[in-house]
Amino acid sequence: MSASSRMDRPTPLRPATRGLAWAAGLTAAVLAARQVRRPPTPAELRAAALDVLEAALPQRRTFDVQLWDGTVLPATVKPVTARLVLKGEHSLGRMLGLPLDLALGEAYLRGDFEIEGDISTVAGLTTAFDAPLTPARVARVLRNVQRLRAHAGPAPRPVTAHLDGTPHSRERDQQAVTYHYDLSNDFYRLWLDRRMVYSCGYFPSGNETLDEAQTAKLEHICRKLRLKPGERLLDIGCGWGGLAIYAAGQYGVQVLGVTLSEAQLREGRARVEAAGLSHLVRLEVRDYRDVVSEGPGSFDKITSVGMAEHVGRANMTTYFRSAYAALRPGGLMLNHAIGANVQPPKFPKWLQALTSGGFMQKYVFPDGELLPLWETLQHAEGAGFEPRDVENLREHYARTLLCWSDNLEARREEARALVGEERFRLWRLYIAACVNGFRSGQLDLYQTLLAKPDEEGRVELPMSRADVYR
Ligand SMILES: C[S@@+](CC[C@H](N)C(=O)[O-])C[C@H]1O[C@@H](n2cnc3c(N)ncnc32)[C@H](O)[C@@H]1O
Repeated sequence: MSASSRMDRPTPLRPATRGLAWAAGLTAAVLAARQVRRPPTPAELRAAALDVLEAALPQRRTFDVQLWDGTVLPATVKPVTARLVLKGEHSLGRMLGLPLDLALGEAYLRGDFEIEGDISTVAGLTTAFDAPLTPARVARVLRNVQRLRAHAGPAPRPVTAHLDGTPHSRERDQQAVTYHYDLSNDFYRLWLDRRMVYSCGYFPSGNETLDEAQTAKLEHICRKLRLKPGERLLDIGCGWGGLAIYAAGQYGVQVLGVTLSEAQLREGRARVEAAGLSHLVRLEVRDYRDVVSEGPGSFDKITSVGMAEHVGRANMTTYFRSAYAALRPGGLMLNHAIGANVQPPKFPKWLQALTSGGFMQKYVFPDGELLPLWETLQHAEGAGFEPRDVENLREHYARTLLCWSDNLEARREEARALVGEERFRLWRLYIAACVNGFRSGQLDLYQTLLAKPDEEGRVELPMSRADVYR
């Protein structure tokens, strides 16, 4: 490399200097914005957009960006997997609000921009920012952001959940569940597997179809729990009844499945009847806090699959205590839940607050909370459980989500007709964003086997896991 080209290259800044550079840039931009009165020309808008995009986009990206006038900022890494298309002059300004995840998400829901191709490659945009920037460059970019935002004008807010009451009260949890799961059974049927299982599948060979992977997951859970005919199984958060029906049909256990969703209950009961399992499976609308009403110790085994994410940190001990009380001494519980990976934060706290405004909690899973594994285990142990086994299936969840995403794309016209354009875009975006989270390791999926030892400290488990893989 020649001396001059080395000098042309901006020097990467240390985090503290970078923080100062952003603060200086922000101040300069605010001051300059007061002077910007004249509406920008199309050429100025395009130049401003390119300047901002070059500074904000990941340095290594497999997607092109197309401006409203057809100008293309090409991908930097081949093969190209997607194209982000800005629909109009106002698009970028609307995407650049704060917190950034909310502004980007809402802009996508409104249709300010489109993503052609693999959406998941674009979904990590809020955590990019790896371009080396000098303070002068930061100031210029922020002036351009200001300019684009002023030109974009106000934008309507997409529809979200209306929740009343204290977070994680029974009433509010009910509202949160209704918002997500009562959307439309027909919609979920379009893209879930035939059993309508709405949680991570299991792809032991990597070649399974979604149907096969969900069946394999149900089997994996039943084996981990060492289910035996005649046992009583409680399924907390039973969805559309997939696990309850499988366990009763394949293992001859009696199942009580509880959900908070009326729509799921209707579909689930119809499926139980169609499977001829009404004598073994009972589904109810019931909160996890009320499962002990069947009587203390009335279940031999408990499953909770994709449900603990709704509980919230503050209620996690109550959740495990409630399950512990419903389980007989010597019984087992399988807790299958998404966990948040506790990697060291990439940005300082103030910058995190600017990039993350809880889009998922606002629009997708109201009041949803993801805990790191250690915290979940702490609550489980605090309630009396003994952890026996933990398996992380995050790669399996990325595959599952890709299957859902492909199915949703394939049935997009029906999906739009069932839930409308905005909901369709929301579900499409959330599924793609989750693929990215599980791939990158920001999200995990833990199956945790918990035991309630009996009075003598005994647990009904063999000396090895070999039987699970028989
Ligand atoms: C992601 S779905 C998983 C459904 C099912 N286990 C499966 O794997 O397909 C989460 C389930 O948890 C249920 N749920 C959420 N909060 C609940 C609560 N407080 N009490 C009981 N069920 C709840 C929802 O109604 C829904 O059935």
